Order: sequence, then C-alpha cells, then structure tokens
Amino acid sequence: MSIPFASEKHVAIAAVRRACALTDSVFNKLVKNETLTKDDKSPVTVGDYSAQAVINTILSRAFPHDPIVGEETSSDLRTSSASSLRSRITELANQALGEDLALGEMREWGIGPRQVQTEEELLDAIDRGSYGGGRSGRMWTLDPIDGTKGFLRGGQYAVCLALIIDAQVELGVIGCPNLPVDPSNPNGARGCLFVAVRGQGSQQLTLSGSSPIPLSIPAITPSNLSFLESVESAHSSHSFNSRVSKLLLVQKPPIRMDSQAKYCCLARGEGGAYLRMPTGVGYREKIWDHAPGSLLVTEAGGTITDSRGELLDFGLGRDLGENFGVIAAGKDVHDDVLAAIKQAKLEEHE
Ligand SMILES: Nc1ncnc2c1ncn2[C@@H]1O[C@H](COP(=O)(O)O)[C@@H](OP(=O)(O)O)[C@H]1O
Ligand SMILES: [Mg+2]
Ligand SMILES: [Mg+2]
Ligand SMILES: [Mg+2]
Repeated sequence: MSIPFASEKHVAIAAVRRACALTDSVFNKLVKNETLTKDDKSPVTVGDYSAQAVINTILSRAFPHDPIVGEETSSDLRTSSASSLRSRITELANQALGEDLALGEMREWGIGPRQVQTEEELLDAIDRGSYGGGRSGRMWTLDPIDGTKGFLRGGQYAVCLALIIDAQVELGVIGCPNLPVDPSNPNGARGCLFVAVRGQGSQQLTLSGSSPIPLSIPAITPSNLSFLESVESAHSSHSFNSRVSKLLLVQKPPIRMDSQAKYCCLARGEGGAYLRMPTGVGYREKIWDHAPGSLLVTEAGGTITDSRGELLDFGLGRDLGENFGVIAAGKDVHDDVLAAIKQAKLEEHE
C-alpha cells in the first residue's frame, strides 16, 4: 500500500523549495518601488506575488482539480501603473520555475528548463488562490510570504503551504530561508524546511536538501518557558503575554519572531509555548497563517487551541472565525498556560 499523501508531499516540498529560492534571491535586490501597501495597510512585495504565482502554477499542474485559498490577488498588479512590477514578477517566477529538476521533481508540474509562463498566465496563477474555503472537500491554503514585515526587515519569514480535507489539515510544509538550521548555533547555516503529515509526524530538513530529522516537543515546567510571540505588537498582545508569564513565574524573556517560524521553533523544542492573543476587536485570523504550523505542532506532540481551549476550525472559509487567540504549547504545559490566561483575563476585568 502506498503511503498516504506521498505525492502531495513531494509536490508541496518542490513548490515551497522553489518559492524559497525565489524569495531569498529577491531579498538582497529588493528596491523601494517593488513593495505595495494593500487596502488593510499591510505590505506586499514582488516576492509575495511571484512566490504565489510559482506555487499555484505547480499545484494546478500537479492537482488540476484542487482549489487554493491563497493570501494574494493580482488586482493591484493589473493597473497600468504596475507594468514594471508585472515584468519583475514574470522574470522572477520564470527563473524559479525554470531551475533544473531536482531529485523527485517532474516536468509535468510545469517546472524545469525552458518552461516559460507568460505574464498573463502568471497573473491568472496568482488568482487561482481566490477560493473561499469551507467545511467540505479538498483544498490547499497558501501564504507565499508569511511575515512580510519580517521579510522586509531581514528577519524571519516563512513560505507556508497546507493541504486541508474536510476542514482537517492533512499536510503542512513550511520553508524558512532565514532560520538557523541548528538552534544551538544561531550564527551557523540558515535555511530550514519543515514537513508534517497527519499521523506521520513532523520533520525538519534543510532547504538545500539534507535528510529529515523527526521533531518532538520536549517536556518543560511552566517556569522554564520562554514565550514565542510576534515581533509586531499590533498582531498579538505583548502586554497580555507578559501578565501570563508573571502568573506562571516564567523567568526567561519572550522570543520575538515574525511568521509561522514560531510554530517551527516550538515543534523543534524552542520556547515551549506560542501565544497569540488578539490586540483589539475585529481582526480575524486567516487559515493560511495557521494551517501548516498547527499540524507541525500537533504532529510533534504538542497541543493547539484558542484561548478557551477550543480547537481551531479550518472549515469556516478563509478566516478562522471570531478571534479568541491562538495558543500552541507542549502537551504537558498547555493546560497550565490556558489556566494562567483565564486568570489574567479575570484580573483584566477586575
Ligand atoms: N491585527 C492583526 N492581528 C493578528 N494578525 C494579524 C493582524 N494584522 C495582520 N496579521 C497577520 O499577521 C501575520 C504575520 O504574523 P506574525 O506577527 O506572527 O509575523 C500576517 O501575515 P503576512 O505577513 O503573511 O501578511 C497577517 O496575516
Ligand atoms: Mg500579508
Ligand atoms: Mg501570513
Ligand atoms: Mg503573507
């Protein structure tokens, strides 16, 4: 019998690897007019657009019937003033798609030398990510650059892809071009790839292609935690986390990092808990910001819920629904963290 999701895993790894090579090459050459501001005031770069074009091109060749819930759309690129952005995206995407085939990759996926997509085909590929999501069926969710602000700062960012079937995450692949391969050697080699398949565990590889290392979250006592949290205080409440850490007698300072690299670090034993509490009312978390990371954590033996202890629901559409935060931690400390959050919320209302 074949291993479940083996071909999806191969395709997803190839797509994320190629997109990471692209974003990595973009960073050093990014110029000011290659970044736009979206309607919600968040930044998007030629890197985000071309990475989504590359991954969607590969997915639609390999699995033509699978819909994709992707973060970006091409509408801002179709205006007359965006012609140089369009050319740059076309150049970058074709470069990434046209790289030589690596072991296990297939020309049928639209990759390899002399595979050329037109500008129009690439814009259409970006828009194949416009699916609305939902409770039933098979779909991919893609964040071509998660942590765009981190990417622009030269910090952490992640290329994130997940396969969801009937609202359950079955496969998650996350590429982190700037993440040190060995956490005990922060100045050593960078470029990690994380892969999780439901029921098959979580693994770390390198983007350059090393053999997989299985991941598991080690046991930790609450006072030894060091909370993983966003760099951006507008994305999750730093002050709430600091109150929770006081209640748990946490000694170590938080580890601030952009993107789902936080889930990756948690899965390989760093920090012990990731807290993402809402900063105000109204913002709804997006499924592409959590789908692959959540599977990586649970397959490494951890637990992920909202701050009330409810499981995240990936079947509500493009968003996760009303925002009660996201709490990921090792199994043994997750309850303690939830109890401290409950206490901190009570104190907040006193
Ligand atoms: N007010 C808000 N609250 C929570 N998350 C937000 C937010 N505004 C934007 N985000 C999300 O935060 C993500 C980055 O997370 P982090 O802070 O962990 O690096 C962004 O992903 P993108 O960078 O892909 O747009 C974006 O989707
Ligand atoms: Mg964004
Ligand atoms: Mg994101
Ligand atoms: Mg993004």
